[in-house]
Amino acid sequence: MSAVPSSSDAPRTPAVTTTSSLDVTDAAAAAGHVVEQLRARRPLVQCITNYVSMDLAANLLNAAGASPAMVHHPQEAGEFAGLADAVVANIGTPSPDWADGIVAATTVAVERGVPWVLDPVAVGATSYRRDLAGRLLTNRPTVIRGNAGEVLALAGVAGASRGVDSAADSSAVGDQAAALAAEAGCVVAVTGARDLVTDGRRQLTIDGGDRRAPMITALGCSATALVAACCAVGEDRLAATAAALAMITVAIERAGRDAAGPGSLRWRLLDELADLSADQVGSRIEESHRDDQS
Ligand SMILES: Nc1ncnc2c1ncn2[C@@H]1O[C@H](COP(=O)(O)OP(=O)(O)OP(=O)(O)O)[C@@H](O)[C@H]1O
Ligand SMILES: Cc1ncsc1CCO
Ligand SMILES: [Mg+2]
Repeated sequence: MSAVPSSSDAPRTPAVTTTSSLDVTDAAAAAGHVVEQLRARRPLVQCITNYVSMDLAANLLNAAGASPAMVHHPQEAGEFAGLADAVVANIGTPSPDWADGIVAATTVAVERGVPWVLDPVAVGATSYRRDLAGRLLTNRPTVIRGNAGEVLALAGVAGASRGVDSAADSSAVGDQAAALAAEAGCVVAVTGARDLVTDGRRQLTIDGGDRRAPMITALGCSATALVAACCAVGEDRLAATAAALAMITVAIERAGRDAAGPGSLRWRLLDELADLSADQVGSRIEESHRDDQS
């Protein structure tokens, strides 16, 4: 059964179409603008994220131009969300306190109209994670970013993960991702060898990167944090989400040219992110779309 609470106003059978070429040109331009706006506005991103990802997520946000703050305790998480430009809700190392902090912060984000992004880490693994994700989905995330196994678990398909890792191919879950987006009323981003972003109606893909990316733990969690930062400065949330994933894809691809292994890939990724141009990000979205159509 799907973890998404039923909602009468959400369409259940979306008409899934690949975004038209014209739309892609607009989305690519919007994504490039997001890269510039990140550096110009330096959005404050409240990250309620797991212990593993805190360091990489904070450094990755700094390199991209955003301002990270790891604030999760329930005694202050809601209050801090009153200051934040975006909120990250990651269930990677959950606890009752952590869960209360996430609920408090995302409730304030919704009240203020500030974007918040759910990372449903290993949601299929335990009933505690499933229940927590279900509770959070009632607060209507702006974006859900997960790997293919996590997106399938939210769509009610069991057994597609191994712990925090996906056992499924991101290219194969487009329909489930679109249905989840329509049902939850948000953008869904599935990462993997090919990244896929859908709002249930439009879809963008991002190709490239480095095959050693999965060896960098918490890169997906950090991608989620960057999605939140991009949504803080980009009104088209499909384009903003694609911008975040394309930034990581282009940066890690460039990092990979001189990286001897996952250690140097990780630090070179931060260097490349700080050096990225808006044009590189927009072009990657357009090129990936062309490849997807051919
Ligand atoms: N086989 C691959 N080739 C190239 N890039 C990949 C591959 N697999 C994942 N990536 C990239 O790695 C990043 C993280 O995606 P992934 O799907 O591994 O997230 P995740 O499983 O949630 O990670 P984590 O749980 O470690 O945070 C994304 O930018 C994605 O594009
Ligand atoms: C390894 C790991 N365990 C819980 S969260 C996390 C980070 C990657 O999802
Ligand atoms: Mg993950």
